[in-house]
Amino acid sequence: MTKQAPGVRIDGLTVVYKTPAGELPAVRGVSLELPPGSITGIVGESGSGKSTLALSLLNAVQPPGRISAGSVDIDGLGDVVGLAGEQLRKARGRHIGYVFQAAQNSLNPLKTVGKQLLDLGRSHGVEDLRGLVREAKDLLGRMGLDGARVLDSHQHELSGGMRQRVGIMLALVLNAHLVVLDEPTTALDMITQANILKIVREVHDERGLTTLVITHDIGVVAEVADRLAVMYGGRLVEQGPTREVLASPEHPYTRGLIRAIPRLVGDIDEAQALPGRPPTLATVPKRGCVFRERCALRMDVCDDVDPEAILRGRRTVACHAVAVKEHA
Ligand SMILES: Nc1ncnc2c1ncn2[C@@H]1O[C@H](COP(=O)(O)OP(=O)(O)OP(=O)(O)O)[C@@H](O)[C@H]1O
Repeated sequence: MTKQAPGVRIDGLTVVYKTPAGELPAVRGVSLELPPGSITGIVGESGSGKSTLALSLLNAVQPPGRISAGSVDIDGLGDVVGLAGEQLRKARGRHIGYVFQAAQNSLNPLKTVGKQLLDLGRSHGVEDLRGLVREAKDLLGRMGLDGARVLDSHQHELSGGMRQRVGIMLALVLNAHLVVLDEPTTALDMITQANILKIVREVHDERGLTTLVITHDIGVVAEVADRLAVMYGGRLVEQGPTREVLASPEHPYTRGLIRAIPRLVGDIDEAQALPGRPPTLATVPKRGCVFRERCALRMDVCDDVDPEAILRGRRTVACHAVAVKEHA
């Protein structure tokens, strides 16, 4: 893989989990492009399939899940859905840096952070381990931590927010040029969160990365991402340049999400929670639009026909009501 920001093309991706009711899709027919050098944010409520989509980028979906259709083509690596074994292990870490959603629990409780860093370096054939430690300290220092002290610590000696930052350091330290951050700032207070997002942006720009940020917090995306993709019930319902989507959301779900956030609406009294609850694997409709139960614009066609993503300027929107408006 080149040491430049890679482009990523996800095409027709479907990921299913085996359940007592059979295999059910958590991600269905998702197509998304991550342009080289961009930061893309994926937002959606809990259970919308964000983490499953992110894991697919590393071909790391675990049983009872599996990728049942589609491809994830990464410049320099090819279709990772076809990678296995050693090839796949090498791709992770060295080419694709990843912060797991449970970053706070993903550290080994028995080893110091420094020891885990060295293990990581060795397992990826890093020769200059001193350089690796220097780099780790530098990254931790930038995130407001005492690098030497953190490397000497065990997981239980670190707060949730500190562990989160260790996770981000581990994702960046091998100098991967594709970085996936799953809920990178959930355990952090607002000030630390803003600081971490600033650093993510800085490192992204300095190193020339392609970055994917997964979050349920549309405010995080507004802060950091060039492009925004919105997921609901395993489907990608709207995507496009962040500013454009935030300024004039088209999909009724995107509109609902934005309306619910006081700091985006600008007035706490104007913010309105989106009524209803998101579907689970068992309740997501098998045909028709996945959002229709909560949608104010529901039409008959929504019950039977899954809306296709249509291109509108620089964004795509999958909604019958938006498509009708376009043709009116
Ligand atoms: N191992 C599993 N077995 C069965 N179902 C699963 C498994 N992992 C995830 N799911 C289901 O797949 C759907 C998508 O989950 P996923 O974690 O990708 O969503 P998410 O948007 O990342 O949500 P969250 O923000 O809560 O993590 C959910 O309905 C979830 O219950």
